[in-house]
Amino acid sequence: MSTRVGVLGATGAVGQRLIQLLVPHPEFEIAALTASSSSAGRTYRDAAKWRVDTPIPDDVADITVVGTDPDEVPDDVDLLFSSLPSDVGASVEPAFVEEGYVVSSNSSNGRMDDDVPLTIPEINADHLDLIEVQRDNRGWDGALLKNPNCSTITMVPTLAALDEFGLERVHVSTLQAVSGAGYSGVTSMEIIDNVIPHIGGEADKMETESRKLLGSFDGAGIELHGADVSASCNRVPTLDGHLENVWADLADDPDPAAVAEAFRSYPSIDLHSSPEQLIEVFEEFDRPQPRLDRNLGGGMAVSAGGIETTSNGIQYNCLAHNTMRGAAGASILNGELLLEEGYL
Ligand SMILES: NC(=O)C1=CN([C@@H]2O[C@H](COP(=O)(O)OP(=O)(O)OC[C@H]3O[C@@H](n4cnc5c(N)ncnc54)[C@H](OP(=O)(O)O)[C@@H]3O)[C@@H](O)[C@H]2O)C=CC1
Ligand SMILES: N[C@@H](CC(=O)OP(=O)(O)O)C(=O)O
Repeated sequence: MSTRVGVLGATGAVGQRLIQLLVPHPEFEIAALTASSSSAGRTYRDAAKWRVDTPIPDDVADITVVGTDPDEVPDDVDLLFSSLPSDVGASVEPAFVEEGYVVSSNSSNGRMDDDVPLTIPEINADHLDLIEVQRDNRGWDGALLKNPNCSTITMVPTLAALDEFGLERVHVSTLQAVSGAGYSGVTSMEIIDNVIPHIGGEADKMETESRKLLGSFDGAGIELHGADVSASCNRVPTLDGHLENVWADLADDPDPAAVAEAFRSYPSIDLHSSPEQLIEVFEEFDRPQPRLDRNLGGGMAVSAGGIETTSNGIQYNCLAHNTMRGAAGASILNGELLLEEGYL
């Protein structure tokens, strides 16, 4: 039997990707769509300016959008995917969880809270049980689970694979696609023929979220990974796919072939949205590239290439699809983990 799910912020860019992925999903069935008061009461077809590159699904188009309020969502909805602006998420997500809903959220609010699990299922599925601490702390019946920022998700699987060589320090410089800023985030006049060498708050998210994801959970809390992470974030005129240049200082001295093998052999997980090969490795030095490689593994794989030794460790490039692996796909994968682990 399918799990009944809802989408909070269903009319937005990430909300539309969530719907695209949820309609054919074998375990989930869409039962509620919410948005702001200006969309509530309208059909989804009317309220959402559909911009995904597949047609708007017929059975979703006629659903009436409701307000983002626990009283408006049916009680028999077991799981909510949240793609709300973070300030809205900060006030609304706890209200849903207090009412007993389980929320898998893509929004950045609360990601670093001590009792909020931040997970990439292939990397730190064991952190999910932080939900028990959250329930004790907050008296909640429901649960709040977060996926990380899209740039963080792109590099963390490779860092997890490098940890066997003693990960000590990371420098990363990003080339981030415009879809990461949402449809109205960057105007064409700002980005065509241009690169913007700053994305507000992004470097800080990469530096902190990565250490939580790679950290260890002892049943009471997360101890952050000890590696020092420094990031510099740039917006470039690609549509989808964040490319990143990474320099990792390591305690050991692996050659590029050993690093490539560590990437290739890093295990995936047996969940519907997880790709068979989590990290695809290119031998060519000019790959991965956003346009060519962002859809690997249905948009859920991470790819890496250009692996070279440095005086302190290793240098490489990595890439992931920012609205699939980095946003909607990440939330759905977390939903699959919640289901698998009996939280629904
Ligand atoms: N993991 C990642 O790195 C990524 C995360 N994101 C995050 O996902 C979230 C959504 O991004 P995106 O889809 O681009 O944003 P959009 O602006 O495209 O969509 C926002 C959605 O939230 C709804 N909404 C806005 N204000 C309110 C309100 N006051 N009350 C209830 N609903 C409201 C909108 O409804 P309406 O149409 O009625 O206005 C719409 O459905 C953001 O937090 C963003 O930072 C985005 C990309 C990647
Ligand atoms: N800031 C990211 C996307 C995003 O919305 O991130 P977050 O989920 O951390 O707010 C980008 O611009 O590509």
